[in-house]
Amino acid sequence: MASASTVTFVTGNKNKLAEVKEILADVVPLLKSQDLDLPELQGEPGDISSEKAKLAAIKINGPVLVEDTSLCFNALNGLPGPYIKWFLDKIGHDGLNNLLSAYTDKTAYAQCVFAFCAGPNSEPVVFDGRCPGQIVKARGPTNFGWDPVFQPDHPTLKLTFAEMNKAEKNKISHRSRSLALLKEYFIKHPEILK
Ligand SMILES: O=c1[nH]c(=O)c2ncn([C@@H]3O[C@H](COP(=O)(O)OP(=O)(O)OP(=O)(O)O)[C@@H](O)[C@H]3O)c2[nH]1
Ligand SMILES: [Mg+2]
Repeated sequence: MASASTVTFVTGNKNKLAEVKEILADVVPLLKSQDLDLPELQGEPGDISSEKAKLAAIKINGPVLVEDTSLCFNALNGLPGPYIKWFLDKIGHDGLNNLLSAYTDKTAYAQCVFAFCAGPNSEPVVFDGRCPGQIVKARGPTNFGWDPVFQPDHPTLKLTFAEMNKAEKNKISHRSRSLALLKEYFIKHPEILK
């Protein structure tokens, strides 16, 4: 049986881990984590996350959380999507802007799909959180991925994720929206966090 002290968030990404700990602090105050380099399926974000969770649950031999993050350009029907890690690595912030130079539509959405898997023989449950915005020239600190080129839609702020403070980003981000759904699931299934 999973418990608050046994759910392990499996990720190789320190920045994700810091945000997840902050957002989940009220529900899972002592979130364990493990850095495992898991193979990632190609395909739709939900399937990638779900398969990652199954592999993680086998490796950890217990309940796990994983997530997969995509950055989806509407003019490109959702690409680079889950392949953003490799696009960013190869072409950088300017290259991401250049991908859209032939299009007037600069809108995009950030997508975070968490998957919870209760153990090696369980089916994962997925939680899809999205944040709409647009791709802009890089602004702000460059310590986390594509944050400098993504300006989320916001009623008052015209800032990239990188220019926002953490609390501001966590209020509206793809990650916090996915985790809000996960929290609802944990509330409906209190036995998981006993
Ligand atoms: O600016 C950003 N703001 C974010 O909020 C964010 N979340 C993820 N990313 C980046 O997008 C790719 C996802 O790939 P990804 O989901 O496979 O992650 P990963 O391989 O780094 O870790 P993991 O798979 O071990 O959890 C990687 O390049 C991440 O660095 C972000 N960049
Ligand atoms: Mg990954």
